[in-house]
Amino acid sequence: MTEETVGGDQRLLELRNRIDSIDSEIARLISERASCALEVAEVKKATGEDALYYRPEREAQVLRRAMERNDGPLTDEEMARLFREIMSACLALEEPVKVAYLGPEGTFTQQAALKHFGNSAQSRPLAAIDEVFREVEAGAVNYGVVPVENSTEGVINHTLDNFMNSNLSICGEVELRIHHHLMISDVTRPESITRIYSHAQSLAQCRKWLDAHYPNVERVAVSSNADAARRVKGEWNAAAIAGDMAAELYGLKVLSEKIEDRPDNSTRFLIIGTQRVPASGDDKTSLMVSMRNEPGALHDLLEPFRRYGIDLTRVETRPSQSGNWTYVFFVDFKGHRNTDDIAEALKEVGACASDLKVLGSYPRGVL
Ligand SMILES: C=C(O[C@@H]1C=C(C(=O)O)C=C[C@H]1O)C(=O)O
Repeated sequence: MTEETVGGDQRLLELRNRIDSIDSEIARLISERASCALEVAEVKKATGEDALYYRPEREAQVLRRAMERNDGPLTDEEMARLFREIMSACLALEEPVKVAYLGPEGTFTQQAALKHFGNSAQSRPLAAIDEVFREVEAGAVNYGVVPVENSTEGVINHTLDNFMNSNLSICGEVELRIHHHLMISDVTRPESITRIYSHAQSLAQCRKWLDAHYPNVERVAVSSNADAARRVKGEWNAAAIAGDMAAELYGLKVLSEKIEDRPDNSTRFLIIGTQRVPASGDDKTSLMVSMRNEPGALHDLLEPFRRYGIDLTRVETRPSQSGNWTYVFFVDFKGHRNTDDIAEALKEVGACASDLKVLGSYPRGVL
């Protein structure tokens, strides 16, 4: 053994001892934090039967603070992810939060639910977006997670349409970078692939890559990426396009990684619930508005936002379900409904709209 290795071993031992004592300190502080959360639960319980344990605005502030005070070497996102899990465990001590998401297991929506609520939430996959709405309405779960728009493919109509017949509010949003992989099972022969399964959205997000690499292969749209992965399990001539979670869940082998056409491909998900969320300091508001079917209606809707300097982030139009060629507008903007300017603008829009519903003000996605 050289002198150098002896010196190296000694240094390693010292560093590990230091890490051990830091870990003890972290563990003690986490327990202290958890005890505080339990006391918070007592205070909340004293407010009555339907005490709200999960507080989206507070969680957003805790995560933002974790990022702001971080000086490295971990990235801000890594630091916030660690705090996300600590909070998730603390909240579970108060009252485990129950979340339904668009399943099956292994979908990007499950990944979004985990990213938003952490691993200590009790999550349940449901087969359709309507079912997620129904289960939250029925009180079987506290919150639901549904996709609402993709940066490559645009809006998920089904989610918007559900708001037309629902009293649920939006309590939060979460954005996820979407990476698609081409995956096969251990019985698949890569040179004999004649069929590729995926959700229609994912096939569309990889259209150019598929045109270039598998121009003559049949593309089969199925109900989810996880379903695509499941089907491939026993097929020697098929592949699936899905994400990491599905590959892991079904034990598939990734043949080509990150095949989405746009490298910044992301999906935005909504957290739906029954709670009216206070301002967090950096919020968004979503509206659903019907205008009278007459000239200048869209101008009347948008003009107050311009006058009050409100930053619109999205305007979508959907056919209304009450008559042909009438429309409902979904409008998102920065800010909280409790702010004076926004409250004024909403009053003015409400005066010229035939129907206006604030779907919710909620913290902007942190992670
Ligand atoms: C502790 C609280 O309850 C929950 C847990 C939080 C936490 O661990 O920091 C934050 C918000 C709530 O979802 C609180 O409201 O402060």
